[in-house]
Amino acid sequence: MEIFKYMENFDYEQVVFCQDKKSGLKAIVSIHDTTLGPALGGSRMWPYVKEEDAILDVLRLSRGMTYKAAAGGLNLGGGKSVIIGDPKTDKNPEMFRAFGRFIEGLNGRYITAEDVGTTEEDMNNIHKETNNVTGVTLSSRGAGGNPSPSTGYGVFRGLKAAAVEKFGTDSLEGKVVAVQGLGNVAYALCQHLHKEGAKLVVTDINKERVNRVVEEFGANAVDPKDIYGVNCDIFSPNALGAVINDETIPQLKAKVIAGGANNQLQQDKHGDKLHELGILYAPDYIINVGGLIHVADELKDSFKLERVLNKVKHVYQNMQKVIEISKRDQIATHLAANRMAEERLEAAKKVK
Ligand SMILES: NC(=O)C1=CN([C@@H]2O[C@H](COP(=O)(O)OP(=O)(O)OC[C@H]3O[C@@H](n4cnc5c(N)ncnc54)[C@H](O)[C@@H]3O)[C@@H](O)[C@H]2O)C=CC1
Ligand SMILES: O=C(O)CCC(=O)C(=O)O
Repeated sequence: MEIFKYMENFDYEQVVFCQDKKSGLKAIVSIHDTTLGPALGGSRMWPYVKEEDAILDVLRLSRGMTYKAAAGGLNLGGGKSVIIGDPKTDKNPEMFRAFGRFIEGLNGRYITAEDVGTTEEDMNNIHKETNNVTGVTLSSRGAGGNPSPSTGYGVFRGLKAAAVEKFGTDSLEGKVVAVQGLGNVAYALCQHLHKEGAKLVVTDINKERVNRVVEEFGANAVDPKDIYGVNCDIFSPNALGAVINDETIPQLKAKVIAGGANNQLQQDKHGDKLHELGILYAPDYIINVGGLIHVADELKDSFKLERVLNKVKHVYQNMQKVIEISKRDQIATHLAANRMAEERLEAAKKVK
């Protein structure tokens, strides 16, 4: 992979490789754009098979954060980091402290938080070395803890805004929602969906997580490979990215796609294909901004959950705006979302 070429194509500012032999840390920080403020985005720990997979993941994720913050009205830039390793077996506190020292070296240009494979405890270990971390439970500044429930709430609000467009009502009573991935975000989302009377069909590669939602929310479980073809109204991806692709689109029966996973579209052309098929795609970064709103609140004098949730509620209106632009300009929703984000970024660049 030609990293500089990729960076130039999508205008990345900085990519940092971090290695600490003693703790086994191998991490990459990608800072895509700091026009609107410091780059805030979580750290993902994942057993990437090839280094190139990790590089591509962090590059794609960090660019998504620039768009997420811009479209969500936050004064933050886009960044993200990945740690190469299996979160179940390769973690140790020293690894996160070492990572914290690398983040400290970036002098506030990058601020981290949780993502797939990392926890509040990991963030607390990073915090022993730097203040440029959020999603912590111990902090002099005010700790918000794991942002996932706020993310799940925002996804729920965005999903409802998409539902009203497609089904004429935003009530989810009796609607069948197929949920892929049952981690922190999806669990919170399932709570809201269940409370509203939606029927859940779920899957995860982790059996314990499946059992929990089957028992608590009366969900029906299917095999991970079968989730795309489920006869449902709404498909909600909440695991990893690139799940909307050439192989999965022909299997889909849903009229709406709305989930929390970052980078759901494998490529832009897949968003165009959904548009062509009349499937309403709620752009990932528009409806999963709740976590970012949550962790950004920690940067204020004191964290307030009520303030966070009031802001996250507006994901509904933001999703409506995306639909409006999509209809007005006759473009797919992922392009409408990009247009919203790019307009804000361009305006800020002119002032700078
Ligand atoms: N946690 C947060 O606040 C935010 C998370 N996101 C995104 O939402 C997604 C989920 O994040 P979390 O819930 O925090 O992570 P998590 O690690 O708690 O949950 C992910 C779940 O997906 C499952 N999974 C992985 N591969 C799968 C497959 N092929 N089929 C079915 N299940 C699979 C895992 O077993 C796990 O239970 C990620 O894409 C993340 O980047 C986005 C914004 C904020
Ligand atoms: O929710 C978080 O952990 C922080 C923001 C982030 O990394 C994300 O939205 O993907």
